[in-house]
Amino acid sequence: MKLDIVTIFPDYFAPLDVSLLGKARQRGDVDAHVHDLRGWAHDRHRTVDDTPYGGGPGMVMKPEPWGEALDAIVPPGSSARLVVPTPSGRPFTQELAGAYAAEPWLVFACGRYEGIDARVIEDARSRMPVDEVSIGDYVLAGGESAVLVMVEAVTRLLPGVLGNAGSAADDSFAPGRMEALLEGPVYTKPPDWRGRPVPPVLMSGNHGAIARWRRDEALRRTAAIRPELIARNALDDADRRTLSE
Ligand SMILES: N#Cc1c(-c2ccc3ccn(Cc4ccc(CN5CCOCC5)cc4)c3c2)n[nH]c1N
Repeated sequence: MKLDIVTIFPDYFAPLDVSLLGKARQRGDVDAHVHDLRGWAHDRHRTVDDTPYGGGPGMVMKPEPWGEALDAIVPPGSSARLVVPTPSGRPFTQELAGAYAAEPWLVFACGRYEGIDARVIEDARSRMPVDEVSIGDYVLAGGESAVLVMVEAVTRLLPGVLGNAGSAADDSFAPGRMEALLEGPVYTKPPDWRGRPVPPVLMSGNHGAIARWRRDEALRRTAAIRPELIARNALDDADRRTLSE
């Protein structure tokens, strides 16, 4: 997968060089490049913002630098999808992460201030698919954190990125997964910590009992924290007994 990120804060993306994503980049599974938008701002002060037409608070990102940046990064006729984080975007979900993981090339536009001049999105839509996406119902100061979240959620789905550590297909919200339950509690050594033992079933070696216990814990946690997700699951009699306790 090819990733391009355009931002006025390129240092924000130093985390892309660590952890699993860093290894994926070293292996060549992910070809990621971060671009400083100010490279396409040609005045002495490298200006990227201006006052909003119609008045209102704050500043708006000028269209010219963005237009030149996207022209330079995405040549006409290439197969990039532009993803623009914005508070007013469609929700970014595990399903959308799965769809993005199948894309050959994603370009992320990180806005700041009150956002990017709307004509940049219009102009980009004339030559590539563009998604305006929000990572949640809270307000950030810019798109960079959202892009870090999306890049992590997408790249962990790429073959080989998670390694043997686990399979994204087991995630609670994995697309196509028959169920959407919140994960229950996990434990590791020592068997007793500060007088708190690990649930004995997990050390019983009885894999059927362990699977049942884990599902019961997931059902209980989901019913308590995200009851609306219960209906998305195919429950059997044992599940219903657990939920009725
Ligand atoms: N993804 C994501 C995000 C973002 C996000 C993403 C990208 C940018 C670029 C600039 N900002 C700052 C910003 C904050 C608030 C507003 C709304 N304004 C309406 C008029 O009154 C003032 C306020 C606009 C821009 C961004 C925020 N926030 N929350 C998410 N889930």
